[in-house]
Amino acid sequence: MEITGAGEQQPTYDRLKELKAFEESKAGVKGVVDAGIVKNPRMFVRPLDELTEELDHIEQENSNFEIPVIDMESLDQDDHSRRKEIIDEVRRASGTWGFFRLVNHGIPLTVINDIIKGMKRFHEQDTELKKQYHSDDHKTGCMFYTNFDLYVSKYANWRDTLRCNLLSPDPLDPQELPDTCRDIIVEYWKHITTLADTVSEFLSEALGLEQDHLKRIFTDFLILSGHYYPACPEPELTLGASKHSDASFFTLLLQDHIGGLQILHQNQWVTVKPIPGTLIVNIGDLLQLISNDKFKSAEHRVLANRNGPRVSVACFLNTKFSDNTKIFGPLKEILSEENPPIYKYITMKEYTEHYVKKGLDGVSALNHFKLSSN
Ligand SMILES: O=C(O)CCC(=O)C(=O)O
Ligand SMILES: [Fe+2]
Repeated sequence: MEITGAGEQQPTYDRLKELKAFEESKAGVKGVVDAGIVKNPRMFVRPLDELTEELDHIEQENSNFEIPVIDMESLDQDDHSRRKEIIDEVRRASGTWGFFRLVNHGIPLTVINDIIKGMKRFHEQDTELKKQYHSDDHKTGCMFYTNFDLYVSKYANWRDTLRCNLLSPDPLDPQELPDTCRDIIVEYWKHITTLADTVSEFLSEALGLEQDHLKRIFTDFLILSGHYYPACPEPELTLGASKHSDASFFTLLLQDHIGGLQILHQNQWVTVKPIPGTLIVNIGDLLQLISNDKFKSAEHRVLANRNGPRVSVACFLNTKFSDNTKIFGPLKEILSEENPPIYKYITMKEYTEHYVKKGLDGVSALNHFKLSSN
């Protein structure tokens, strides 16, 4: 495979050729690193204007911004006052940050550590075996890929992903999962489903809806993405994940001890510290849309780092991407004369096609669906 170094003076640079060579290697970013590079290949290098713009959003040295923490320890259906407190905290966190941290969420620490280890095992197995899972067909039950928007984005992200489509069209047959991580994915899936149910109840109540309102909207789609961010020789020149907001109702995210996740909050990048055993919830675009901006789908990104690999596991709660029948828009229960709809009514298919077509270009996919009066 021919991949050019970032700093090398090339009279001509054939980006398409480089992308194709990368794609055909089927070995992902880890394959590039394993080849022993000391500079980032050019296809990963951020354009100069983006690097310059960065200076406007640098996190202040003394910034004490921290995402809100929700402690589920004393949660008990019968303790109405504690539940009400939690719902109030969820409402505030979802409307301001769009992110919160869950502690004492009930998923055992062993399961959390094991899913991280399982993902690491998948990405670090023999490349020839891993290649069997390489695909660019997002309908596949279980696929290994690098950057869904490789040919659309201005630069490639420094990460590989194992994506498991756990529910759609039917619950995934565990036999389709890689044997390096099959058992732990099945175990984690069970726990995540229970936790996702509780979180969607919180979110429904925080919007003043019936407890099961949101659950009824998106029970049929759950994606688990096991991300692997290899150590990077020049982390300041690229990103592990470009600035984006999620194409989900909400996301349950687990990160390992390395760190690198940042949220754009009040126009500065705020680091989401890795705290062992905790899980992050972030509101996705679809919940921002149906909540008519009551909840915020915050932009976030992942820095590349020298000390990798970094592993994270993101579970996206959604409804079928291909569904052309259900229409989503600001919920009538939320609208009023003072709070008129901000977004158009759309299908999941329309939204997804737009999200994929534009790639992670730093612009919210939601803008496209705003009513022109806004
Ligand atoms: O790896 C992370 O911490 C974040 C991943 C992420 O933002 C995503 O999968 O949408
Ligand atoms: Fe994300």
